[in-house]
Amino acid sequence: MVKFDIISGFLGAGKTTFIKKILNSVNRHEKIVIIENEFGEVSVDREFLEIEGYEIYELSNGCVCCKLKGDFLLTLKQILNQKVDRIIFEPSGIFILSEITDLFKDFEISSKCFINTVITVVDAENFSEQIQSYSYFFKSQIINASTLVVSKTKFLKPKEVDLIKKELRALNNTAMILAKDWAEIYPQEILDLIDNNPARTLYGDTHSSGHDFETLGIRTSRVLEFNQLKKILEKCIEGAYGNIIRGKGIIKSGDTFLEFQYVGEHFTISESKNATVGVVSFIGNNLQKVTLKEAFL
Ligand SMILES: Nc1nc2c(ncn2[C@@H]2O[C@H](COP(=O)(O)OP(=O)(O)OP(=O)(O)O)[C@@H](O)[C@H]2O)c(=O)[nH]1
Repeated sequence: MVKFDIISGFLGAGKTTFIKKILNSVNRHEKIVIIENEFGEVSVDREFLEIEGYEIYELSNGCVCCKLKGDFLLTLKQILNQKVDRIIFEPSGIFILSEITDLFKDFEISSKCFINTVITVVDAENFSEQIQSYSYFFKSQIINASTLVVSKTKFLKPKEVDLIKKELRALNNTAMILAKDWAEIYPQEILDLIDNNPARTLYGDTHSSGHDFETLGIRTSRVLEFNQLKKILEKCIEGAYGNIIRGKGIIKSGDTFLEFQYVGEHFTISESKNATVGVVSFIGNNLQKVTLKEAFL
């Protein structure tokens, strides 16, 4: 039977970063296929998952728990017709975990593949804001996890991390909770996480409350200097382009490319070594799409 590992978590929690850690830990002889579901119109994560030798399937511009359900079923069936040992699935940040149960009711899928584990990445830095404002998605992801991996702990005091752990435990009293600096997680620990923490029965509403988020995704050849990009992202924090919850992208800058990550009013800009194209993606509410587009085109 093919293992199907779900790496869930709210927008920008650190799912892709954690998948990279998994790929660096697993047995290289395993045939692994990755399915990326991005809510935004364009897929940026492929550019970030620069570990070679893995097949990546992308489903963008919607969520596989609703709009892309049919595409997801077809993709899964296509993958299961090949020789594969493990599928790692990164749902969009606003995926309703319990909806996956429906997909596994399909005999062609359930006879070949089983949900091996559900890891939910929880963003420590943005925890309070996200659990309050997006509690529907957030709590469903926490309640249904077999493992809760807390990210960005280094930005908080140990006492604050302990409080988050307590809140997580109150929502899910059986999941293993891992809340330490990711640089200190060993490959063996990751292997134990994925293969020794079986998924539990997923529950919750089987119909989502609606993904009322707006998106803007563009491919661009615009060249920006570091400071120009920084200014745009500062304006995002000020609310000049609406309420941006998540932004990410790659922008040409001189002879190189810059990668930016924007999550809950924090952003980073770094050099991107492998990028070859400019692409940006934003998710939020009341997006000022025209001005935001102008900034990047
Ligand atoms: N310092 C630190 N940064 C982290 C950690 N986890 C994630 N990040 C950063 O958080 C940002 C978002 O991480 P991603 O892995 O892209 O998050 P994601 O959940 O895949 O995002 P979406 O798929 O867009 O929802 C990136 O800048 C990461 O480098 C962590 O544990 N520590």
